[in-house]
Amino acid sequence: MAGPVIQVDRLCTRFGDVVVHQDLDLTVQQGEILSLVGGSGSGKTTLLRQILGLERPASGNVRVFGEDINRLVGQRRRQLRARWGMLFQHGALFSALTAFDNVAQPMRELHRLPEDLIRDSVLLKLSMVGISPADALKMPADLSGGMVKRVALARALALEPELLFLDEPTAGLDPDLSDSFVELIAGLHRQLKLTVVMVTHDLDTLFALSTRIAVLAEKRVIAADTPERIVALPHPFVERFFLGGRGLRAMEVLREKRMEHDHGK
Ligand SMILES: Nc1ncnc2c1ncn2[C@@H]1O[C@H](COP(=O)(O)OP(=O)(O)OP(=O)(O)O)[C@@H](O)[C@H]1O
Repeated sequence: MAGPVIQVDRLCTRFGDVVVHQDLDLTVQQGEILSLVGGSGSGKTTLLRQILGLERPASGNVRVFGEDINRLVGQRRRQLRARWGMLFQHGALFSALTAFDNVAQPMRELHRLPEDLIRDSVLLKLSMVGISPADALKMPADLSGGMVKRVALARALALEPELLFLDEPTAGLDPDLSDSFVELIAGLHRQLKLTVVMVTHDLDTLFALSTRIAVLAEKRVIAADTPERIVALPHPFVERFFLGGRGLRAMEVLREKRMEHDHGK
């Protein structure tokens, strides 16, 4: 059996005297949608950056697809990076490039592919996220916020990754756009058999997508389990985060989703 997609062991992170992570462990298995939640400053973004190899922890191990991310250099590091896509929360697109060229950019950077192949592949990725060939020629400033997110998602999928990172994927979208973006991610996850790691504060997004939720508190992952088990945890952060009015509404969505799923069987 293949090992985990991501394995973080005894990770410690310090900025000066501030200890952000202490002996943090986290495992992500193939095919999961794992969401990271935690209070502001609990170290979610830092952890994501360490998994991506953009920051080095003070100590501990980060393995992605079985490779120690901090020991890889050169070509092998680039090859590993081509196996994941990342949707950043801000600054998702290059403003000076069309939607088409934004999606083509990772392909042009990593492969020496002929332009006609790139063209077909870009248009395919854009159609997967619901962007027409006419809109592909527009500049980001001429696209709506929802369309920019879709193009950014197409770019994250450009190299046909097995693993997708999403940082606050629905932040800044109104509820309808947010729902349709969530459906898009769910569809792509099924269709492309992706493993997804997501950071989100949005409970609707969290419950609609997550197969597991990892809770960052007390400098480590205190629990990583199904949404139902996580909301039942007797922990002050969990109670604050999930059990307000927003949380109860999102739980209702989760129940409906499970019922639809059970009826669909
Ligand atoms: N480069 C840095 N230098 C110094 N301190 C940093 C640096 N990056 C992060 N920190 C600190 O590390 C802690 C964790 O930050 P991080 O952004 O990872 O948290 P977060 O859980 O993503 O927070 P939020 O939900 O508010 O985005 C914070 O106290 C932050 O100020």
